[in-house]
Amino acid sequence: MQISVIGTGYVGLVTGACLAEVGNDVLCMDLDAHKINRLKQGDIPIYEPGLDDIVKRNIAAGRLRFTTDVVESASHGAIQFIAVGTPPDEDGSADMQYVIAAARAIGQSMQEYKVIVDKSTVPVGTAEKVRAAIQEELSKRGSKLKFNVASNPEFLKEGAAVDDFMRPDRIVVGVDDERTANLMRALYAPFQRNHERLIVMDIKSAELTKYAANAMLATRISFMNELAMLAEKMGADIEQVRHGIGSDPRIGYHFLYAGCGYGGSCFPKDVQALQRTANECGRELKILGAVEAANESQKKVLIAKIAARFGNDLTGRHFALWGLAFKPNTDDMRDAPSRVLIKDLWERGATVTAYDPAAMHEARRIFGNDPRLMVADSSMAALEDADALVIVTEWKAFRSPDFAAMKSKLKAPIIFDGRNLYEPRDLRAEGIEYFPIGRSA
Ligand SMILES: NC(=O)c1ccc[n+]([C@@H]2O[C@H](COP(=O)([O-])OP(=O)(O)OC[C@H]3O[C@@H](n4cnc5c(N)ncnc54)[C@H](O)[C@@H]3O)[C@@H](O)[C@H]2O)c1
Ligand SMILES: O=c1ccn([C@@H]2O[C@H](COP(=O)(O)OP(=O)(O)O[C@H]3O[C@H](CO)[C@@H](O)[C@H](O)[C@H]3O)[C@@H](O)[C@H]2O)c(=O)[nH]1
Repeated sequence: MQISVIGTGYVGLVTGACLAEVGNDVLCMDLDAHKINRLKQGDIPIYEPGLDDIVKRNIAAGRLRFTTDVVESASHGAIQFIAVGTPPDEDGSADMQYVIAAARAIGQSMQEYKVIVDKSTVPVGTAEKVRAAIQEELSKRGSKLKFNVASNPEFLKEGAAVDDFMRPDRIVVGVDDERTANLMRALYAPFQRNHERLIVMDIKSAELTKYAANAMLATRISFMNELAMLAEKMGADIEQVRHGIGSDPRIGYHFLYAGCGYGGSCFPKDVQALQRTANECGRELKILGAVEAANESQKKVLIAKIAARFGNDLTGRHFALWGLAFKPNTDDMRDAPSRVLIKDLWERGATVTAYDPAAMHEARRIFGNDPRLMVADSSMAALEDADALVIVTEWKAFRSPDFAAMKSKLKAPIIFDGRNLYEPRDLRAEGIEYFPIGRSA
């Protein structure tokens, strides 16, 4: 099939590359000329395991191309995916300007019947607005061209995006006509040979499903984070509680890890946006208000533990930080708990040496060359002369460090662990003062 993808960020690029991988002829369009020029040369602007190979292979095979030309992309694909950003507006609602601009661009340039598929995460009712914007542009041109609109929210996780797209748990498709449903079935047939994964529903339900999934996952995390703080107060161990409840198949083991708060480009913004959507139609989602508030306090848990150990004034103190990205296997630092911690440490007078396997360049982009943040070439080098180690992201490489070497580098053997990577009794045996989340050290 001929497919255009508008917006070549995490979602657009993964979507375009994976659809090309199964034999489609894909044109990815973005307004960011710098990004498109890099991509044309096979240079991937994001860190995402496996993506590099797929992009290069499909460019070489001629199935994946990149452009900044709106007219070219509007005429190429029988299916026009919209995968542009929907960042939070000042009041927390999703900013729809990029989605509507993409829809207008399609309406201004399309020359034959098209199916426009929204892959961005958008509030309920957006498909109607997309339809109206395209229709308005067609009317301005005096065109009677027909088109259909569908919703196909994306559930990929950063760091596992290619795998999630190639082997999805489910493919949600919102349509209001059978012709579009059949087209989407044909498009996704290669991704569900093993068993049916396509869930076809009405458009509004598909739009809401995306927010419901993220809100439910964020709720589980905030719930566990609050329980972790309670466990800590009462001398219980959140890791044992996690095993105990996860073994109930009605609860399950996934997304029950307590930590120093959730971050990323999706959970924080989607939890907020769903609340705004509810408010707009006179409803209040009380649980989500609490989920958000609990997450904001959880991002402060590490600094509270550090202040309890070293005092509120950290002037002259120096900390090693392992992990800058909002989660492992990505270089993305959008809404990362590390950003809150670094600012909190700075405010109290401390300096930081950080190490992250992928996000160092992103940290430099965000914090510039501020002398209060140094970066190290390795996890061990970051420890040199630090008062303590603080772990913020659970990269696999941090799981089994050489504790003896670690102790020789730190000023004192102290670890604040925002991701519960180690067993408290093992660290006690190593003579390390250990501060995990929700566990008595
Ligand atoms: N990042 C994720 O893990 C993820 C997963 C599922 C869903 N989503 C959702 O998918 C959407 C995209 O997210 P992302 O992380 O890929 O965003 P992103 O910021 O990485 O990429 C968006 C891209 O769209 C481009 N763009 C903006 N307006 C455009 C226009 N009019 N025409 C062409 N290009 C335009 C931007 O230049 C940018 O390259 C969001 O709604 C997000 O919530 C994201
Ligand atoms: O048990 C857990 C699991 C995750 N997290 C944190 O939650 C955040 C989000 O993690 P994850 O969901 O793995 O990353 P995302 O790439 O943001 O993916 C989420 O957001 C995407 C964008 O909407 C959706 O497509 C995905 O399905 C959804 O998992 C990160 O800060 C994690 O550290 C925890 O604290 N505890």
